[in-house]
Amino acid sequence: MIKNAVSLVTGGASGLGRATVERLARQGARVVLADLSSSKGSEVAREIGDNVIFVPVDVTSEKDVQTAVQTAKEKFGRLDLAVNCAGTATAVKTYNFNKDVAHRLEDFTRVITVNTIGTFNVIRLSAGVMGINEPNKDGQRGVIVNTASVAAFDGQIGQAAYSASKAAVVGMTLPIARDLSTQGIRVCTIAPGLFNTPMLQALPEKVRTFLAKSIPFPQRLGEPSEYAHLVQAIYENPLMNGETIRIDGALRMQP
Ligand SMILES: NC(=O)C1=CN([C@@H]2O[C@H](COP(=O)(O)OP(=O)(O)OC[C@H]3O[C@@H](n4cnc5c(N)ncnc54)[C@H](O)[C@@H]3O)[C@@H](O)[C@H]2O)C=CC1
Ligand SMILES: C[C@]12CC(=O)[C@H]3[C@@H](CCC4=CC(=O)CC[C@@]43C)[C@@H]1CC[C@@H]2C(=O)C=O
Repeated sequence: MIKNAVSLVTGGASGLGRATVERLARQGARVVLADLSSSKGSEVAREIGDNVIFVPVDVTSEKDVQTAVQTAKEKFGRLDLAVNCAGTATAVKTYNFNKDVAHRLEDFTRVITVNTIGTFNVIRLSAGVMGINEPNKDGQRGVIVNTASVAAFDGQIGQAAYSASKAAVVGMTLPIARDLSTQGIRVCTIAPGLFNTPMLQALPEKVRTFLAKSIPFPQRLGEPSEYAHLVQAIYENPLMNGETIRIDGALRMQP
């Protein structure tokens, strides 16, 4: 059960990550909120309560992520759950024929570095700390939840980098679950559809309404709390492993 579980949530200062930190803390879990030093992580942690500690982390940095997992161990004694929410996006066509310019390689690399390599960095270092936990009756020592996107499956125009970064997260879910199975660590990925977070709030209201109408049911943007609910369900269901779960109201993104 989630009560007393020690968790690490990356991207915890905003959107889906923040809602996850709030839910976990409300349910009695202890949380290391990891986000960029430029984020509102410190205020968010203070607002949520004493069982949340902010650690400034860039998920692409080995040193930062080591510090975050060690903080969980030193302050709370262990690490039971790691949730990867940190992510970034870009919207650029592979080649802009009007301007005669190609997608910048730096932009493609940045999205892959944060979304794919950052996620893997958190997984591998969290696994090391979870692996020394005393196993429960089922032999379980920890749970890792990643965040992909429905763009991993139905990538739209301009999403080559973003879709590739998220498809890689989907692709590594099963092999990592297999790698970590010997230590009793489960790994699942959530593929959200369209959620009402700052990432989407950047879009004009008209576009958001149009996007919401494209969702079969319920015809609205997802609430971050609904994502957080699924994180808890994955943590509490011992058979959930190696799987990517779409949470999207049956949305299939158009080109
Ligand atoms: N909002 C949506 O509709 C969807 C979001 N997603 C994914 O869900 C995840 C969370 O997205 P939102 O909450 O909407 O975005 P958001 O922009 O509200 O939050 C993302 C958080 O990640 C942090 N972050 C970015 N780069 C980081 C880095 N290098 N190291 C540490 N933290 C970093 C940001 O500071 C921010 O607090 C992302 O991976 C996103 O791609 C997937 C599908 C849909
Ligand atoms: C996150 C997602 C895909 C995107 O890349 C865009 C985002 C809405 C706001 C955006 C505006 C931009 O100019 C850059 C792209 C993006 C960040 C989209 C909301 C949901 C999309 C997603 O992941 C769906 O699964």
